[in-house]
Amino acid sequence: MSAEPGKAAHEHAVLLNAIADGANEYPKPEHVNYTYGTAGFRTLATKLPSVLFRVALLAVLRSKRLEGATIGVMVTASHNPEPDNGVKLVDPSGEMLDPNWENHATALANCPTTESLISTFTTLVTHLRVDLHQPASIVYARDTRPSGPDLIQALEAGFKAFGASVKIVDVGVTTTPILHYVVKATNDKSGSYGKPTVEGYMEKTATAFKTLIGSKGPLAPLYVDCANGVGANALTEITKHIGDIIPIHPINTATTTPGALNSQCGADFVKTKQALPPSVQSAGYLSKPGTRGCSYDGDADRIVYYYLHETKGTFRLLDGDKIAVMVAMFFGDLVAKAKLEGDNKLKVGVVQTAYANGSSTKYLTSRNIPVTCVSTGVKHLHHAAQRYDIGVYFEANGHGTVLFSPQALQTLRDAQPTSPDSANAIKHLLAFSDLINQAVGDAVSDMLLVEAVLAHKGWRASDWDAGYEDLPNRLVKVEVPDRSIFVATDAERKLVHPVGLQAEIDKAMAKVEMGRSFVRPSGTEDCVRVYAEANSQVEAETLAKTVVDLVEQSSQMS
Ligand SMILES: CC(=O)N[C@H]1[C@@H](OP(=O)(O)O)O[C@H](CO)[C@@H](O)[C@@H]1O
Ligand SMILES: [Mg+2]
Repeated sequence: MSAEPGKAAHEHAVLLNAIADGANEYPKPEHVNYTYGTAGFRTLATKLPSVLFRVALLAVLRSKRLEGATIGVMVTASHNPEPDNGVKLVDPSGEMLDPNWENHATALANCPTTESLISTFTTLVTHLRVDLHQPASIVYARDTRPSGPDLIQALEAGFKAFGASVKIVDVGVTTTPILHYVVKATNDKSGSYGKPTVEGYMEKTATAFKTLIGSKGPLAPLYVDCANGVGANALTEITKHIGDIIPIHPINTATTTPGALNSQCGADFVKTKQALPPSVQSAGYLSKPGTRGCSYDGDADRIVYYYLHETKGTFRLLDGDKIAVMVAMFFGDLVAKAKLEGDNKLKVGVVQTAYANGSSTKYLTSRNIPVTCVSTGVKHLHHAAQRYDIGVYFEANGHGTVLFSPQALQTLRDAQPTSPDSANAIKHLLAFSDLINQAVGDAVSDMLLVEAVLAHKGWRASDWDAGYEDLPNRLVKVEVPDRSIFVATDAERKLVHPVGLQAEIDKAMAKVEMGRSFVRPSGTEDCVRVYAEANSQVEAETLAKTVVDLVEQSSQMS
């Protein structure tokens, strides 16, 4: 309690008045219900100003609750169409917002009036035991969407209500993973993670990449589809540092052309359509055998690679599963070369979701690389990966990274190499830990990770691809009246509701060679997703169709 209760009460009243004034400028639209989901809030940008104002309030509360630790706010809608936008909070470690706070975000966003907002805010302050006298610190950024500047204004209005007790830093237009990096670096008081700026990120990433490539450069040219999004800016910056060792050709960099963002390009387009973006196809960028390309998504936290088959000319996708497998095998070898013995031995493991192609899981487990399967959503993968010394996690769609545990880093720093080979392996492991974004999946850093691994192995894309052949598969969206009746368990691989449906799916799977199928409600869209894979494309399609029919029937009966 303040020594001067009268003064404290006055300050509190001033704050609530300021919040009320701000809130009146950004009223909540009627008949809209917001949910802070896997990707934060995400919807049509026109529906978001009130949400941004309120997210600012929550970011400040979280920072004050954590005694002034810096919280991040990212304004983006990733691979969604341009008229959409979104916002998510970043915790001090650079990870996604603590799931316990997601409900508080939802509660604030849905208050219908200024009065109810003030009342919910006050309740949260008490319930979460926030000392409003604590300082707060926030860093924020946005992607290239045209709706970004207005939404940032609404966010800043929320910060302003708190006056000078909130320190804010506008990182500007940048990628989601760079913002996560800045948050993590700002909170790392030892300064060892890197400088908390975009330039600090570029320097750290480029230095590590140069160490890893050494005399192996210059590498073969790489074509990078930036989805006409903010990844184009980051790519331009990093190219200034490393362009002499890897000739980078940016494609789809029209960040200011209306409607271009994520349209007919980007990682989501490529993964969903299993085809090249038309712009890459028609320009013939990949026609020279051995040429590889990659696509970022709209906020550059996802990446997929591809190339054209060297004799057939057909499209070959190297998705998140392919990246995870190559990287995990590579780190397994590097750890063996480091010759760390006894308690210092480092364990490499992989975390996947049920959407990982069955062939990738089989490939890893048959080579004694442990694989954990978790529910969809980066937060689940990230936490599971933290349980390994070196935890590789990727969603099939290309979102992922490699985490080095603090103990693993300490072991590597303290290691006494027994030979020049082991010294080199240790040096490289440490350089990889600097290259790879330790907070979140990052298209730019993952791209350089892939490039460094290919360079070390002396591989072309086709060598990488040769490890295993994906099982043919099909992913279908099913629109149902109420997706909440579908309840999944066992890392979302089985349904417990509607009762009896799983038994029917099991029967359908048993009829198909290598058949595997599962159903789960989407966490980001109003639909149910059906995944099926089998020994042939025809059987995968048939299995998917059967399961879609089962889902629709049980939906009608409920
Ligand atoms: C099958 C699929 O790709 N699902 C995506 C999608 O989640 P859903 O809950 O399936 O809508 O969006 C998530 C957030 O971007 C991403 O983490 C996840 O991988
Ligand atoms: Mg994204």
